Amino acid sequence: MRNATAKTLTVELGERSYPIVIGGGLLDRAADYLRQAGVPDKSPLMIVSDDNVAPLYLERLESALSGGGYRVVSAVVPAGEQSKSLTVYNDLVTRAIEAGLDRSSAILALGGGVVGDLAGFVAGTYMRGIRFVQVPTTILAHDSSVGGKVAVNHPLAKNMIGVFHQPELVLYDVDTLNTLPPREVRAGLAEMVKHGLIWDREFAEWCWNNAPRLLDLEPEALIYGLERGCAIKAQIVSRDERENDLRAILNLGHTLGHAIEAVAGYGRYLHGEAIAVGMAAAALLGEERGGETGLYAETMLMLRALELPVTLPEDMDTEALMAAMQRDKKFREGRMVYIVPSEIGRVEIASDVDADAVRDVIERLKEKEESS
Ligand SMILES: NC(=O)c1ccc[n+]([C@@H]2O[C@H](COP(=O)([O-])OP(=O)(O)OC[C@H]3O[C@@H](n4cnc5c(N)ncnc54)[C@H](O)[C@@H]3O)[C@@H](O)[C@H]2O)c1
Ligand SMILES: O=C(O)C(=O)C[C@@H](O)[C@H](O)[C@H](O)COP(=O)(O)O
Ligand SMILES: [Zn+2]
Repeated sequence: MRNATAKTLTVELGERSYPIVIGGGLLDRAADYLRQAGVPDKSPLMIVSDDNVAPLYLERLESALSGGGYRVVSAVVPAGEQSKSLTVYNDLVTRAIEAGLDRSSAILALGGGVVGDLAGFVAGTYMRGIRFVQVPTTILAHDSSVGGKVAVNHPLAKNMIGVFHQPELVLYDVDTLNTLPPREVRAGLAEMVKHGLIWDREFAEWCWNNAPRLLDLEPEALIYGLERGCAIKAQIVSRDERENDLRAILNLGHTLGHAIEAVAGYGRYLHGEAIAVGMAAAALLGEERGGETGLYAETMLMLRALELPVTLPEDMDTEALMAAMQRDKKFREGRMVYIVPSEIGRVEIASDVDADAVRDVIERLKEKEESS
């Protein structure tokens, strides 16, 4: 993917608008992009990465930035969902204080959604908020790096402790994706097809038809998928930054998905895997509520084409999942809100879903595993 020409999209948020630059070879040009985005070079920057990504890309980013006149310190956290914790957050704040980060400093997240959410939460709270730059290295992070939701987990619920803090820049070097393990490729494609399922039937069908190319990381297909996914997300965030209404649709599959992650124990399911099961459940619920015929079957075919899980193990405790879902951030004034598809490419924000209908769908997803 080395010679891909960079494409720039914009998240339109008035004075806080920012570019998403997608292309090959961008890490080496990071200093120029940071300068264009207005990141000053008199105060130290802190790069946060994880112990899988750092050996692959940290030195390149550090030398690109220091060669371009920035002072850089780095902090490497253990890879995986467990690092989205208050303990690791506190370690990073300590590192930032010791390294002398001030209110003109920026924090850069070099990695996937875990590093992005964690480093972003540090940036959003350190000295009440300093600049933040996303340097995503996973497919899934086409979603997580855009939109400014940053958080760590509580043992009882995902993303429970966080803020909205938009980055100054998303610098998406697609060359880094070549080293992604296949399971992470599949998990990332779940959020890509989600953007089609909530907003754009044509894009959902494109993901389905191009599943083998996406799974093989074929550059042309992958870059198109990432650009379209980012563009849909940017459009939604620009219209409703703080999830007062429309933005909730980005949560398709997440009410159950987050519950699966918490109940199974963080890290057992990858985020994308859990939300794939959640999207299968949502489609079944949608069809039962009068959605278009074939909605569930077609959604299953799309998810299966991307080699994503669509069933639950028999021993997953339904009541534990129901209890975890009550802690969702969409639970308000005693009512659970679900994102329910009515057709491929269209969803409704429903606050009238009966809890027993959800229990029934969960049970049926378990039965499906037996019969498949
Ligand atoms: N803030 C948001 O809007 C948002 C959106 C979606 C997901 N998320 C969050 O994102 C997280 C999941 O993100 P993720 O799937 O990117 O997980 P991740 O950050 O854990 O990365 C996945 C794995 O791949 C490794 N890795 C990353 N880049 C690599 C590369 N280029 N080469 C080789 N290995 C690499 C990582 O070390 C990790 O082991 C979850 O915590 C989820 O809640 C947030
Ligand atoms: O950006 C959003 O809004 C999303 O809902 C995107 C999701 O893919 C993402 O997993 C997000 O972190 C979930 O947010 P939460 O508010 O349900 O924790
Ligand atoms: Zn998600």
